[in-house]
Amino acid sequence: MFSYNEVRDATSNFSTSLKIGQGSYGSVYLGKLRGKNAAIKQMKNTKSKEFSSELKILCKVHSNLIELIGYAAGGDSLFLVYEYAQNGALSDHLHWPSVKGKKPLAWTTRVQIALDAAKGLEYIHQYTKPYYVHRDVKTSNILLDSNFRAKIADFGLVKLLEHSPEIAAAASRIVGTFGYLAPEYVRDGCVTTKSDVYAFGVVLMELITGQQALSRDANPGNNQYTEHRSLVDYMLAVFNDTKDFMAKLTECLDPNLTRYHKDSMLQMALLSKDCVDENWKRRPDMSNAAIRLSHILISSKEWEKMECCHQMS
Ligand SMILES: Nc1ncnc2c1ncn2[C@@H]1O[C@H](COP(=O)(O)OP(=O)(O)OP(=O)(O)O)[C@@H](O)[C@H]1O
Repeated sequence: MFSYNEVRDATSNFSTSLKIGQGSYGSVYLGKLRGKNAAIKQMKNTKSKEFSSELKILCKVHSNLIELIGYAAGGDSLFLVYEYAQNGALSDHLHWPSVKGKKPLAWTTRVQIALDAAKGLEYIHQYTKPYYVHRDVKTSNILLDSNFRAKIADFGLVKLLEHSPEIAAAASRIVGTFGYLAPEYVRDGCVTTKSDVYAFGVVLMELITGQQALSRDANPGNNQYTEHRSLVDYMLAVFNDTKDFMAKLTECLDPNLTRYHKDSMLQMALLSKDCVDENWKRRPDMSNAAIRLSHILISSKEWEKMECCHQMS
């Protein structure tokens, strides 16, 4: 537990120069608390329910979950103090990296990030009791540390499953982010760990294409934006093109990805497709996704080694 004064001093009275992010619940600041860098999330007028769900899950410590160091209260705000992820949100590295001052992520780094995120989700889905569903898996909630290892963050919407990961709980309201919402969740409010698997599939698609879950295409005719385009719909059209699948898939790769391992990219694309299956029962669970990604990582690393040798010879 920190005092309000400690948090205020650490952020130079919530100075905009120390602001590192803005979420729907409030601002995030970088501050030094008791000698360590920390990310301090200010939550104004927060409902205690959201605060306590975040606390419950973050008491669980896992190397692929962002760690909650403490909290403070004061003024009209609550403050959650997290371990600081030096390289920030994955979304900033994937979407317009040059605008955000980031270097594009290499292929093997992307696979490692996917595996880390899968292991974080596997932990909350299968190894905690009770089980949890994150409900807001997206690239801005996957944070990268100084070594580009990924950690799942933002447990404000987490839902507890009383019985088992695959027995659905009913949501009292639809929460989460458009572009990542599983169809059965939107249709029936049915929450299972497989709704996180669907969102994770969208994250994989973003890692492959560099595109956002929902993007807006400019209409050249009148310079206005057209309707939102869903990355899932776009990728499913590519997968359904049985005649020219590989060429179509290559066309939609992130243009910043100048070198990649063809086979592991294909495997990751196929995993993303399985994760967004319309029928939630057919989607893999996160353990299965993590195993598939471990194999993909091994072959990517082998490819990377060979590439290195080629360049040196
Ligand atoms: N522990 C952290 N270390 C480094 N940066 C962080 C940390 N936590 C949050 N951030 C930064 O602050 C931004 C806002 O985070 P926050 O969790 O408040 O909102 P969000 O997930 O982006 O959006 P929303 O609240 O709408 O879901 C993140 O995208 C990230 O750039």
